[in-house]
This record gives sequence, structure tokens and C-alpha cells, in this order.
Amino acid sequence: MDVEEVDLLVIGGGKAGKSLAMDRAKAGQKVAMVERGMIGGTCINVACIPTKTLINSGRILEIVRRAEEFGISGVEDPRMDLALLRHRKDDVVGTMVKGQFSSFTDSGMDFILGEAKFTGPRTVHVDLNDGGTRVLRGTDVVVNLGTEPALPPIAGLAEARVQTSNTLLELESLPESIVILGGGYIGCEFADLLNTIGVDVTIVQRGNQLLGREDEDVSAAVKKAFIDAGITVRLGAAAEAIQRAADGSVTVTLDNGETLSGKDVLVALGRKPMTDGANLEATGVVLDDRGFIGVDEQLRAADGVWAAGDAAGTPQFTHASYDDYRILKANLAARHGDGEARTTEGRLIPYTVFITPELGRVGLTEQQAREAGHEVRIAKMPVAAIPRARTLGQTEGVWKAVLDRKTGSILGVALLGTEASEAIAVVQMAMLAGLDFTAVRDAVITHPTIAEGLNLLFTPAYLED
Ligand SMILES: Cc1cc2nc3c(=O)[nH]c(=O)nc-3n(C[C@H](O)[C@H](O)[C@H](O)COP(=O)(O)OP(=O)(O)OC[C@H]3O[C@@H](n4cnc5c(N)ncnc54)[C@H](O)[C@@H]3O)c2cc1C
Ligand SMILES: NC(=O)c1ccc[n+]([C@@H]2O[C@H](COP(=O)([O-])OP(=O)(O)OC[C@H]3O[C@@H](n4cnc5c(N)ncnc54)[C@H](O)[C@@H]3O)[C@@H](O)[C@H]2O)c1
Repeated sequence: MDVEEVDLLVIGGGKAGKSLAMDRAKAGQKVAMVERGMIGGTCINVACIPTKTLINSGRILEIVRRAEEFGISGVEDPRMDLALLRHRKDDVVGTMVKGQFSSFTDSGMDFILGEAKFTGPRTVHVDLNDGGTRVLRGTDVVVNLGTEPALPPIAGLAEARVQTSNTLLELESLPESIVILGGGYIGCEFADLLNTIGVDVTIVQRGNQLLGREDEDVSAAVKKAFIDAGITVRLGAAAEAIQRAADGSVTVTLDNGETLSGKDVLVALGRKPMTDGANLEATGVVLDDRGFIGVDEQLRAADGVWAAGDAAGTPQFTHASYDDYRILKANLAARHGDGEARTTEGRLIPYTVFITPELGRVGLTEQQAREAGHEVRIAKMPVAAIPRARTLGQTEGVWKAVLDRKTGSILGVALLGTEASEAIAVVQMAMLAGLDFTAVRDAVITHPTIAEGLNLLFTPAYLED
């Protein structure tokens, strides 16, 4: 079969790959992108966009339940209607997928729906979804294959028809109760959502805290918020076996011998790269023992082959994959003699866990700062101190900042509170600008906003001596 030659061949249409493919195609290059099915990638189809749409509905339900507190009468018995909820989620996702498809084709790229498998250096064989095959070779190849739910070898898991973050999005009826395995981002976000919409939730986490990468006090505040909301939290226990009975109910056996039962079970135990079957070795790419692609700090995986996003070991966030796109754009140009190369070193990557209240994070935790040798100064303030939180009726949570005692620079913050997803960007900008805490404390910030809390956080009332 003839080999079709292109300037840029993108395998997997994730955030980095699709952004680069559109950009390069618009710039006049001959670009082909092969995607096996999810037009727009994981984020739009089964991750950030559908989950945050559902979470938003959960939050609205919670507000409506509190209608009287907000001065509204006549709202009786509000409940989540799963069919309507799914309809809204499908509508948001469907509109975005449609928009992506138009953007791909309008860019001038050759968008190919099919399964790609490497057969040689920078060369793939594609089984087209609507039949037939193509073989393509790129002068440069970018691999952006993403991740999927990991299903670890827990006894009985394979037979127990467990839910994952993908299948939960398509539920036709809500279970009365659910056991969630894993207290990471996905476990916590679904625990909060499902609890809000009326499911009895038990969350099981192997480590001694939810969200294991956070400071202990921050995780403890998340645990308290969960318990106050009615979620059962089991820490320091790992699932060892899962069994689904004939009536559909599920029993999970923990490593301490305890058993938990529920009408369903969600496995949220991390994600594995979708590199199986892509035969990346044929193009000189080296995979680690978990299947992640080895890349250098310029995201180079082999000669003329680059990799990006989750499967390349980038922190698993859409905005991090998007930054990989910027790095690849710079490095592909630099390789052809145009401009400076960029690396992934020293990137400041924030994130938000969309629970109630939200946890926004950027920079170092207190523990990381101490381990890095900083002399640390902590500021800590209850969210209830922020006037805007009072007007919103959302006073739960705590803000914590980690400062360098000698320089006053902001090393990191954990904002657990309403609208933390927005406020975290304010702190991130201050950090990028190299502002010390006094500049943030003394900035004139609009009243009454949540960001205004940054004026308060660094006052003597909340900043340790
Ligand atoms: C439930 C959930 C919620 C999340 N929420 C957030 C959030 O709120 N904010 C955030 O920043 N991040 C969130 N994430 C993480 C985020 O979704 C990922 O980090 C992001 O989508 C990474 O995308 P990527 O660029 O690695 O590639 P992906 O978007 O995963 O794209 C890879 C593509 O490659 C395709 N592919 C794979 N193999 C082949 C092949 N052989 N041939 C052709 N195509 C192939 C796949 O179909 C896929 O479309 C969430 C993740 C999950 C699971
Ligand atoms: N809001 C966001 O940005 C967002 C939301 C969802 C997911 N994500 C991304 O998706 C990635 C994957 O999320 P995740 O929650 O699946 O993984 P994770 O790694 O964050 O959490 C998995 C958790 O499961 C625990 N665990 C492992 N084995 C266990 C067992 N047998 N029993 C009980 N607990 C066990 C681990 O200790 C860990 O805390 C995250 O790293 C994140 O980057 C981001």
C-alpha cells in the first residue's frame, strides 16, 4: 500500500495533539490527525466537561434545597431527574463535539477517524472506522494517546461489572447506595456529586487521607466536609475483593477483613495510558512498566517523534496537556531552525478538585516546601471570614498559604472554599509575577468578591509570626 507523506502526523486527538494539528494546518502545513473515536478527546467526551456539567446541576439542586434560606418560598421537594440531567450533559457534550469536528475540518487538516498502529519509524497503519485502511508517515509525529480507567487486579473485579468514570456518565437509574474505591480526584468528585443527588456513598481510600498529595490538614478539612455532608469515609483500607450478588448488590472486602455493601461500586483507582496496541516500539518509543511513554524535557520520545498529555507522564490535567501543545509548537519550530526550544521544567500547574467546597491548588504544599528546604511561614483563614462567602451563603472551608519566611514569596496555596477554582488563578498570577505576599495583601481588590479574601489572608489575624 502507498505511504502518504505528511509534514505533521498526530496520533490521538487529545488536547495537545488537536491544538497542534489545527495550528499547524492553519499555518499551511500538510497535517493528518488520527483519532479512534472521541472527537475532541477525553476531556470533552468523558471527563472534565461532562463531569463538571453534572456537578453544576448537583450544586444547583443543593441551592434549590436551601431555597427558603435564600428567601424563596414555593419550592417543594426538589429532586434530580436523571433523564433530564443526562439530556443536559449530552447536550453540552454534543454541542462541543460538533464544534470540535467543524474546527478540525475548517483548519485544513486531514482528520481521520480510525485506529492507528505504528509499523515503522514515524509510520502508522490506520484501520478506518468506516472500513478500509491507510498508511501515513510524518516528517514529525506527535503521539497524544491519553489514559483510561485502570482496573487493578483486585479479586473478582473483572466479573463484578463495576462502574468506572466512563460508565457512570451513562447510568439510566441511580443506585440507592454506592461504594467508591479510591479517594483521589475522581473518587472524591463522584462521591460529592452522587451524595448530593441522593445516593448513599461510602468512599474507601488506601492511604490515611483523602487526596493523598495534599497537606494532612487540608485533606482533614475535606474529610470533615464529606462527613458533614453525610458521606461515609473509610481511610487506611484497601479493597481486596469485590463480589456482585445475583440481586445486583455488591460486597467489597477490605484488607482489614471488613466488608462493605452497596447497590453498586465505582472503581476510581487511577488511570492507565492508552498505549496498548499502538505498537509504539516500532517507532523507537520506550514505554515504562506501566505503559507511559518516556519523553525528555522537550517532550521528545524518539527521533522525529514527540509525545504529550497524560500518556507522556504530563500531570493529568487538560490545561497541562494544552501547555504541552505550546511546548511542542516551539520545539517543532526550533527543530527546523525557527526560534528557541522550550522545556517542561519549572511549569506552575494549578488544579481544582470540584468537590463541595472546591479545592483550588497551586505551587508547593507545606510538606513539599519543607522538604525542599524552605523556612516556611503559614497563613490560614476560615472562608467564613470572607464577606462574599457570607452573601453567597457558602462559608465552609479554609484557605492556607505557604510562604517563604525569608523572602515573603508565595510558595503555594490550598484554597478550600466556594469559587476556589476562580480564586486560584489570582494567586497563580501573583506567583508568576513574582509578587510577595505583602503586594497581594495590599492590592485593592473588588469588594465583595471571593478574591478579596487574599487581602485578609495575609493580615496578622491569619498569618503566623
Ligand atoms: C472523570 C474525569 C474528570 C476529569 N476532570 C478534569 C478537570 O476537571 N480538569 C482537568 O484539567 N482535567 C480533568 N481530567 C483529566 C483530563 O481529562 C486529562 O488530563 C486530559 O483529557 C488529557 O488529555 P490528553 O491530551 O492526554 O489526551 P486525551 O484527551 O485522552 O486524548 C487521547 C485520544 O487518543 C485517542 N487514541 C488512543 N489510542 C489511539 C489509537 N491507537 N489510534 C487513534 N486514536 C487513539 C483516544 O480516543 C483519545 O481521544 C479528568 C479526567 C477524568 C477521567
Ligand atoms: N478536577 C480535576 O482536575 C480532575 C478530576 C478528575 C480526575 N483528574 C485527573 O485524573 C487522574 C486520575 O484520578 P483518580 O482519582 O483515578 O486517581 P488518583 O491517583 O488521584 O487516586 C486514586 C486513589 O486510589 C487509592 N487506591 C489505590 N488502590 C486502592 C485500593 N485497592 N483500595 C482503596 N484505595 C486505593 C490511591 O491511594 C489513590 O489515592 C488524577 O491524577 C487527575 O490528574 C483531574
